[in-house]
Amino acid sequence: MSPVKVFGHPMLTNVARVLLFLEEVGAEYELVPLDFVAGEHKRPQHVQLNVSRRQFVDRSPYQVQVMIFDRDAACFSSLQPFAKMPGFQDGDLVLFESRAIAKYILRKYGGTAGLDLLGENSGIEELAMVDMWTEVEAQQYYPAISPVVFECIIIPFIIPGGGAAPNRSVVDESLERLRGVLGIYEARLEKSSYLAGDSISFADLNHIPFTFYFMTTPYAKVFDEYPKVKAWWEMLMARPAVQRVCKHMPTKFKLGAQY
Ligand SMILES: N[C@@H](CCC(=O)N[C@@H](CS)C(=O)NCC(=O)O)C(=O)O
Repeated sequence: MSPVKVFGHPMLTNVARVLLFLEEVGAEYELVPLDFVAGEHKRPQHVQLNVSRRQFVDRSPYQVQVMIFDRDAACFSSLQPFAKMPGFQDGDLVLFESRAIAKYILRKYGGTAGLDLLGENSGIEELAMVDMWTEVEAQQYYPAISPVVFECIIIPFIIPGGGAAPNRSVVDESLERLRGVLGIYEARLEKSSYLAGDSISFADLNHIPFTFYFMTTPYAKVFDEYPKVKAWWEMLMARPAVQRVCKHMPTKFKLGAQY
């Protein structure tokens, strides 16, 4: 059986999320690296087209996408119609959206690996807790933490020459929002070892990619204000699968005078 394929660069947060769950379950996979700075994920030779541009244009819900791709002279693909990474392929099955891919991986291989990170083998109450904290990560935590990571790391990394200095008001607003979320996490982690209960779950591990990069910024010390959260983060980082994935995520950025 050929291994599943992940398309994208392993330093990217959403690619790292997929790799993390593949590593957690010990599945065999092939990483097809794409140079995102060069825009490889948008070039026709790196995507597997099986719909023509005409067919795609005729599918009205995608009109807006078509306009975007036309403007960028980019190519839409059957792998990732939004031209984002990761793309994922398991035989004839093609998936996109990293959280959905991660769930597929856990459902396909979690049993063999003896891991029930989605809580699906527990009662519906445990399952609901995993679902709820998974939503909290996507709807509260990610919007709070990601502007700092974008301003300090991602934008300077992608823009040749480092782009402009981070937007101070965006960073400050984001830190304020993050503190609000971390306060809620602190209270939760006073009652249980992990977010959804006393076992690690999908919800906890989804925090890895963005938090990993946040911890390379000068604002990492915000976490010191929340001892339970800090201890939880250290427990997550100690996992071998996490370390294997984070090894491909750089930690040395040119964070200098602009701070
Ligand atoms: N919600 C999507 C987001 C995908 C996404 O934005 N990927 C980023 C990399 S982490 C990307 O491809 N950026 C390059 C671009 O937008 O051109 C997911 O979770 O897979």
